[in-house]
Amino acid sequence: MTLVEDTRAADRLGSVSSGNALELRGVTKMFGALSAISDVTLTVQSGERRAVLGSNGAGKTTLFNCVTGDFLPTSGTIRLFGEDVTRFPAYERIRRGLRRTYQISLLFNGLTVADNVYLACRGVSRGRFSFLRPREDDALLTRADELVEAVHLTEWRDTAVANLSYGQQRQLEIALALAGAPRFILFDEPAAGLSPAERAELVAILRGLPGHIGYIIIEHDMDVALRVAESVTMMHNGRIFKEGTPEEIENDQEVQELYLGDGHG
Ligand SMILES: Nc1ncnc2c1ncn2[C@@H]1O[C@H](COP(=O)(O)OP(=O)(O)OP(=O)(O)O)[C@@H](O)[C@H]1O
Repeated sequence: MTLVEDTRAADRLGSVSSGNALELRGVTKMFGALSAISDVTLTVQSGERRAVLGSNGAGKTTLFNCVTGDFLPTSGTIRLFGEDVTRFPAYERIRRGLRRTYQISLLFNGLTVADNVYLACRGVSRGRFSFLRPREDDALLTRADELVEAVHLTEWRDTAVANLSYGQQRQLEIALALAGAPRFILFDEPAAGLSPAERAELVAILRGLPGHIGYIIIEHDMDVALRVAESVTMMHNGRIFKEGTPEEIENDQEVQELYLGDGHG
């Protein structure tokens, strides 16, 4: 399936499913006596791009882990495209179109860019346990090349991962998250450690993703976050304390005092 076909298929799905990609209602996650997130209620529409911001320990990663199924919430419900997935294991959420990226790299260093993406496409398709080499007409090869292009790495498609720059490796991780027609992606600090030029490339890649793919981005770089998101949720001490457009958040007095003024990050 091409990216364009993905979009059409998603449009058809969108017409029959709920308009929300993600709905959290009163989600709390306790670690012993510590509540990492408390009573988080959050709705993200299909195709919406949301930034979740907050200082260290605000609960952003815990929120991601509850959405992916890595953590079971202590209380509250999580719905994905209208379906209650609160108790679903991670792979069931992946099957429904949820993906995430991690702060650490999960790439095969000895393989090329194209091979990494091809394997990711195979991993989420049927027949993935075959060890046969792909046939030249394997549709997943075409699909992999499209994803390599979507993350601006066509020039490096035959380069081994070990020879890519750090920024290019992060771009490749985005291609892996795009394998298998995702509908919603959780990006965990994709700009961390990138140079200004690499950040600009990242912004272009995220803004260029097909419109039906919504996402949440956790990002310490406000500049990147506010340029790739249409809505922003601010967290503080495990709770949501403000939501708004990038402009509203940027100009909010309380946000400036709590987050922007005091050496955030
Ligand atoms: N597995 C865990 N066991 C115990 N406490 C945890 C665990 N994971 C997170 N916490 C605690 O929960 C709180 C929220 O942490 P979390 O990592 O979700 O914050 P964050 O906003 O992602 O921070 P950062 O920006 O530093 O990644 C912190 O007090 C943290 O120490």
